[in-house]
Amino acid sequence: MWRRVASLSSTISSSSRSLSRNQVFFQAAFGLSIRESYATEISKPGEEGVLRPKEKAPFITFVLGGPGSGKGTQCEKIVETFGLTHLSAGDLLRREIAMHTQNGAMILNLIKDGKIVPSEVTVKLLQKELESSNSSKFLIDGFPRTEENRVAFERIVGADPDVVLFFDCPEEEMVKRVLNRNQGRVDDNITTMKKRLKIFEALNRPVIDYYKNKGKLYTINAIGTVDDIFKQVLPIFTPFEEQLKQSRHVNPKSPLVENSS
Ligand SMILES: Nc1ncnc2c1ncn2[C@@H]1O[C@H](COP(=O)(O)OP(=O)(O)OP(=O)(O)O)[C@@H](O)[C@H]1O
Ligand SMILES: O=c1ccn([C@@H]2O[C@H](COP(=O)(O)O)[C@@H](O)[C@H]2O)c(=O)[nH]1
Ligand SMILES: [Mg+2]
Repeated sequence: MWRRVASLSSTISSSSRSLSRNQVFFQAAFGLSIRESYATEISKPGEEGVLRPKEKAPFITFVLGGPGSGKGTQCEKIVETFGLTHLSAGDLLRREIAMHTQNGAMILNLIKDGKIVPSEVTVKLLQKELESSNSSKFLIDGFPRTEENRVAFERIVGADPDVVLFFDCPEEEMVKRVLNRNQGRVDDNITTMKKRLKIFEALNRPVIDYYKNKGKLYTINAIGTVDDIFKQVLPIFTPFEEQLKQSRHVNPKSPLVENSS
């Protein structure tokens, strides 16, 4: 049984002293950048301080592809089938705009112009969602957009993806889909779309190449019906099925933690 550890600082190596308190909890519970370290089990009286291997790291999938390639559409199907928790970086940023937060106006201007929001802002939003979720398996949609995003996620969250999906779609099809989307997005117009496509080619391609070289990239032909495309996605997750079934509530902040075994 997991309980919030009274004093984690002694169980975490001195190299992690500069981490935030939340990050220390996140790392200890999810086993992220300190995957091989240990957490303290203090649930049984008399056994305080006894070390045991930590909980498993969360299962992370990055979902990449150009604007309108069908990332969000396929994520919905993956969620239905495998129960992963969907975190769309774009949606998190749009929520900041809708909530008129401190960064809202700046984010709106960048999105209108098809530009990339500073890594620190996006990664902090993702980190907050990861930390407060009861899930241990995530689909991170539309992120990382740039090499800088990728490095910032590694540095701040301390995690690597298990799987990277790339929805490969020809530009003219992406333009057609975006212009027909009709969801009232400020960036769904031809002027912004041209900028987004340029930025995708210049900044996202290196990220795709990075994961290709690491052997983590699964390229999907994103032309065809939604169901045809999902037929290519399904077998990618099959080898991870057992791992995905074993999802547990591992967030130390969750009220469910006391009841988990
Ligand atoms: N296979 C498909 N065939 C035709 N239209 C599709 C297909 N998949 C998705 N669409 C439609 O294309 C539009 C864009 O899809 P979606 O929002 O999933 O793309 P996205 O990659 O998430 O885009 P963005 O990066 O702009 O958020 C939507 O209106 C969606 O319904
Ligand atoms: O990591 C991210 C994700 C998104 N953005 C900005 O938001 C828009 C829309 O993103 P979608 O994934 O297409 O919903 C994108 O063009 C960027 O301006 C970002 O900066 N960083
Ligand atoms: Mg989307």
